[in-house]
Amino acid sequence: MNSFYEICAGKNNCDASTLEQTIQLAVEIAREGREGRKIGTLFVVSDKKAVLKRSRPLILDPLYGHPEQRKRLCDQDVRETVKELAQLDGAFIVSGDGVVVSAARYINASSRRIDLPLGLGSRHVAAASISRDTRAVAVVVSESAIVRVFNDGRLIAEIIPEVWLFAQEATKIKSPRLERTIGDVKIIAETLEKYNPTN
Ligand SMILES: Nc1ncnc2c1ncn2[C@@H]1O[C@H](COP(=O)(O)OP(=O)(O)OP(=O)(O)O)[C@@H](O)[C@H]1O
Repeated sequence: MNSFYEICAGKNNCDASTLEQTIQLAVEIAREGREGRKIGTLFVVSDKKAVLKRSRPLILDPLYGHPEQRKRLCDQDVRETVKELAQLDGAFIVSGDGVVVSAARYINASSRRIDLPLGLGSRHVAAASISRDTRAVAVVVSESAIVRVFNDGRLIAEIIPEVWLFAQEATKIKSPRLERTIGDVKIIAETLEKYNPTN
């Protein structure tokens, strides 16, 4: 069973292992930052055609022109490259089969029909919005070092560094919830009907 099984399972539109790799990378970025700075970024996973259509490049795409087999999330060199590029504004687009298709993209977002908890800004609105308008799942690394996952326009899970939980009740997820601690992070998620620990 992978570490984020409860979050990744049951997303029919998104390959569970691609989503798990993305969340793992997001947690590493949240935890490590870059050169002493906190880093925030956004990953939009699967339904790449629809996501590309609803986004635009903020700069010349640093991933453009590289062959797909050199842009796989499971490749350690790619993960290091993504950590470096995460310092740029904008979002990464990840295909359902785990290729990082594009970086530094602005997501066309609208807060219409989105009900977000207070305190979440435009990066989270973009994540909720694109997950509502497409079949993609969006993973936000907040500069506050919390990773949040959006599906169907809703916040469905948070991965919170434990140090935060000691400091305050940081979660924005309402009950019912699933709570599990892995290492120094806590996972809080909606209870997913399709979760079956024997799978
Ligand atoms: N529509 C968007 N598409 C891609 N990136 C975006 C979009 N909107 C905002 N961002 C990125 O999010 C950054 C932070 O914006 P903001 O502080 O409003 O978001 P936030 O949700 O509060 O995130 P954080 O918790 O990281 O502060 C922006 O500087 C920009 O890089």
